[in-house]
Amino acid sequence: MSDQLSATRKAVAAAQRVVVKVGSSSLTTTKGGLDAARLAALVDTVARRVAAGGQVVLVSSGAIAAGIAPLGLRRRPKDLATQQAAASVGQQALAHAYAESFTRYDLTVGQVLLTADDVVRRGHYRNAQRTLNRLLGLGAVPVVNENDTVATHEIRFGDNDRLAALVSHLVGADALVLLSDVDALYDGDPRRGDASAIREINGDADMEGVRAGRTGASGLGTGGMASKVEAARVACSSGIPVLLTSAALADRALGPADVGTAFAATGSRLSARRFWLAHAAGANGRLWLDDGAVAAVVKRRRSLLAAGVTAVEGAFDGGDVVELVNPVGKVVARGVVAYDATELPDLIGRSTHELPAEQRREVVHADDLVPLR
Ligand SMILES: Nc1ncnc2c1ncn2[C@@H]1O[C@H](COP(=O)(O)OP(=O)(O)O)[C@@H](O)[C@H]1O
Ligand SMILES: N[C@@H](CCC(=O)OP(=O)(O)O)C(=O)O
Repeated sequence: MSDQLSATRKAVAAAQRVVVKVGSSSLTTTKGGLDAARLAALVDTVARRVAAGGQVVLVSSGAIAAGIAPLGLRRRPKDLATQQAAASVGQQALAHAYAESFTRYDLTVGQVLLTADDVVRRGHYRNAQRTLNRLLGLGAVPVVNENDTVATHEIRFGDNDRLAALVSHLVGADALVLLSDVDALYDGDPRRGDASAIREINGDADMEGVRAGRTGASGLGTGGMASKVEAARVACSSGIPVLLTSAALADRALGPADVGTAFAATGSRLSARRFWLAHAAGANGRLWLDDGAVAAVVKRRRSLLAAGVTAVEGAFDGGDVVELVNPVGKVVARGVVAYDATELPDLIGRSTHELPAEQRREVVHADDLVPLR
């Protein structure tokens, strides 16, 4: 390994467990079918890393794009029902293509389709974590995608870059590699004229002046470069370095890691629970806190009790994620609420000893709560 490489690149090259995310535009044609040659090339690269002793979780987009041609559609559908129909057809084509291609290396793949709920709710999250760890332990290659056929607008991750960042944390990955149709992050969209590639991002300051667009060239993917940068930020903030490059350069990305843009880890690993809470897909409601409760929750890391809640917003169930806001409406924490929204109005503002025995539990337990900066 060259001494010229940054510490981030060395960490990516040396990573034992890697999450590799590949976008629709790298696996499908603009006519909307799977591109067998490019899929096989990616599988070759992943199999090499596995043969060298690494573990790879593949987060693969392409279900919707791969369903376009078989269903006789002309372009990527915009409405949810047709997207879901396309994903249903395309996902099975995708899974079949991966399974066949990995067979060339005697590798078995396990399909894991996740909804946002699967990573936000504690029980589901542990379940997904257990499955992925067991697959890896058994020497299989997990192939992950969003469960598009059942994900509604409200509960979608929306883009697989974010899903890949979440999965990286879920499996305790040592690195995340994002493969797209562009070889690096540029200071502006390279399709729109002169732009310079950025080799290293060592924190938010290095992103100043960088314009990352929300659309891709192919019309097949979603989120554009902006969603990759956000995903990189999420992974880096919890200690996972990220390499972003094109699928065509996958071999070097998963080899010496001397291509693309390297994003350095900026934070340290949060506990799984706290990570998911901090980055949960969306809160279902808000609890307004008085100053005393804000201090207890944010500074002293205590549980939130009913006495410190002044108002309740939203229609949530016990077990949902809610935002905790201070008296001027700033979100100061996120947590998993222990009560349904309909139960809370009778409890708030009351001291624990005034409440019936079955309602004396905390509104948000300290273990289920993350203060936000
Ligand atoms: N600052 C930028 N640097 C690099 N690419 C950019 C930038 N801004 C926008 N893009 C565009 O983002 C596209 C990649 O996004 P997308 O098509 O969603 O990828 P994928 O399907 O791989 O997820 C590139 O083709 C590029 O045209
Ligand atoms: N789950 C969707 C992927 C959506 C998505 O993020 O696509 P991309 O921007 O190509 O990574 C699918 O498989 O079509």
